[in-house]
Amino acid sequence: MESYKTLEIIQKTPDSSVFHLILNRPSQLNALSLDFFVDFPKALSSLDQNPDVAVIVLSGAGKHFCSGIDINSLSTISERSESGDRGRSSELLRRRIKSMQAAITAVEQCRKPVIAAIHGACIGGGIDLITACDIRYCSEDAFFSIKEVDLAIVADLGTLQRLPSIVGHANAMELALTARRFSGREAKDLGLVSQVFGSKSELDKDVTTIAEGIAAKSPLAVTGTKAVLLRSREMSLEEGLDYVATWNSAMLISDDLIEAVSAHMTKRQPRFAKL
Ligand SMILES: CC/C=C\C=C\CC(=O)SCCNC(=O)CCNC(=O)[C@H](O)C(C)(C)COP(=O)(O)OP(=O)(O)OC[C@H]1O[C@@H](n2cnc3c(N)ncnc32)[C@H](O)[C@@H]1OP(=O)(O)O
Repeated sequence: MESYKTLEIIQKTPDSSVFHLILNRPSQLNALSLDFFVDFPKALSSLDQNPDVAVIVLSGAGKHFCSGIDINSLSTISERSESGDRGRSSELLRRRIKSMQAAITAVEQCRKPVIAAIHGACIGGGIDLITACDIRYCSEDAFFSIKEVDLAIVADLGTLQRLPSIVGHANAMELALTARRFSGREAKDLGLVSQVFGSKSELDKDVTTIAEGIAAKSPLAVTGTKAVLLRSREMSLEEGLDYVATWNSAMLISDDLIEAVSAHMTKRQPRFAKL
């Protein structure tokens, strides 16, 4: 397994196809540094390509899930181009922002489901990260803030684009304009997280169990469901139905279908080949 400056990857048991991708700068509260934006897409791509991996659980080491962008990196991000020309400096900054956006979008480009397990703070860039994830759970101590306006920034790594379809336009607008803190309970009421667990250890244990459950299902059906749901966001109902008809005309008739039906008929657990 490759090693990363800002991340750790753990497979808790050798036969498990659930891999834990952990934000691992606990002394900086997992603030997102420039290294993170290099490490993260690389790690996701390697997990995506690894047939032993079926589901990825994203969590944070230490006291908090993520304290947002590393404030110390903001000066480097906004450094002017060598020439000092305003146009070239703006173009360089645009390229940097696009590359950071691509690092977050890597979650969606990963075929395998990515589940966020959030404890403590999830702020600014942390929300960019979790809104790109496929499922979100948190512990009772979790709190959230779309903090960018307080730093005189328009959130630019995906929150403003992804959050409205998760919590609705009005809630996204209120949270992003006020930058107010909200609790895990409120996140659940808003639909930002699917469930709140009593403690970080319960969160880790129960999310692993949920991930194992998904990992035991047909990998073709699981990755197909993720791909179709993500594409359907951008499509009309008619286009979405047309897309899934084409998808299933290519994918429906598989060994997985035969195995799932046979397991059901013989009342046993199905076993699927890796993807
Ligand atoms: C192109 C731009 C792209 C992306 C932009 C994204 C924008 C954002 O992400 S906006 C959000 C930025 N983040 C914040 O404003 C959060 C700031 N931190 C806090 O509010 C608190 O630290 C906390 C997360 C609520 C946790 O509080 P607590 O548990 O009391 O810890 P602290 O004592 O406050 O912090 C310990 C230690 O960590 C340092 N630190 C915290 N957050 C960051 C950060 N985001 N970047 C760098 N360092 C951070 C903090 O300064 C402390 O350091 P010491 O050296 O120990 O003083």
